[in-house]
Amino acid sequence: MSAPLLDARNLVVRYGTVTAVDHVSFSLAPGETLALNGPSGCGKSSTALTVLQLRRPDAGEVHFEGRELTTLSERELRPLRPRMQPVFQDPYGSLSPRHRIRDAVAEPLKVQGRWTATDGPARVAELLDRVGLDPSYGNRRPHELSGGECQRAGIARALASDPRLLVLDEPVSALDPSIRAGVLNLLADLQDELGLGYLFICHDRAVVRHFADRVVEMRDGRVSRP
Ligand SMILES: Nc1ncnc2c1ncn2[C@@H]1O[C@H](COP(=O)(O)OP(=O)(O)OP(=O)(O)O)[C@@H](O)[C@H]1O
Repeated sequence: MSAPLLDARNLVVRYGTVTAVDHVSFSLAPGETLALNGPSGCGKSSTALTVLQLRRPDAGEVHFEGRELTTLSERELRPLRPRMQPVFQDPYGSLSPRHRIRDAVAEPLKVQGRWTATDGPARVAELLDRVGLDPSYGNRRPHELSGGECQRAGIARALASDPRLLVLDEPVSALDPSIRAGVLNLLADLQDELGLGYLFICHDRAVVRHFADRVVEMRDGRVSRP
């Protein structure tokens, strides 16, 4: 078996006196989809934020590509952040309303010093095409896209960083049921093509059963064993 892409060990997240995540452990192999499933408030999003180190855990370890992240400084984390990208539930909330889609997708390339005037625009067009958006969508702003199109643009922006792990926090829950399957199929194709690992947070059991390789069930901040 290959070394895990992600290995979360005994994660704890507290908000004041509330323990939202209580010694949660799981691991995820490259190219695998692991779902975190459970009812609202059971700690799925807090776990996701902790994996991404957008919130530091109160205890526990996050090993990503063999590095333990919780002891790293912000400066040490910076070069690793592109490799683990979030996709959130609200497609409009993750893109700046004022910026055109092409600028949102170009931004990670620019921030990471991978933008050149010759190759950059073609890379943006390629990423939009890859997520099923005509490159002319680059001229639009988020409010000029449907929810599904906007989520695709968010995925293109995440892919611009050449990630190995996508943390998908309810990525289709805000979308019209008729377009959910299209976005899930896109994610499945991208995984096959790029070998991405997915930590897939979802409260919908039917979606989880269809989409995930393995499921971790959470209840009241804990992993519930069947
Ligand atoms: N910033 C916060 N401050 C205080 N309490 C919080 C905060 N974020 C989450 N909580 C609490 O922590 C617990 C777990 O919340 P979390 O959002 O991680 O669960 P979830 O399973 O993702 O739920 P949902 O699907 O509703 O987002 C809940 O009791 C929630 O009220």
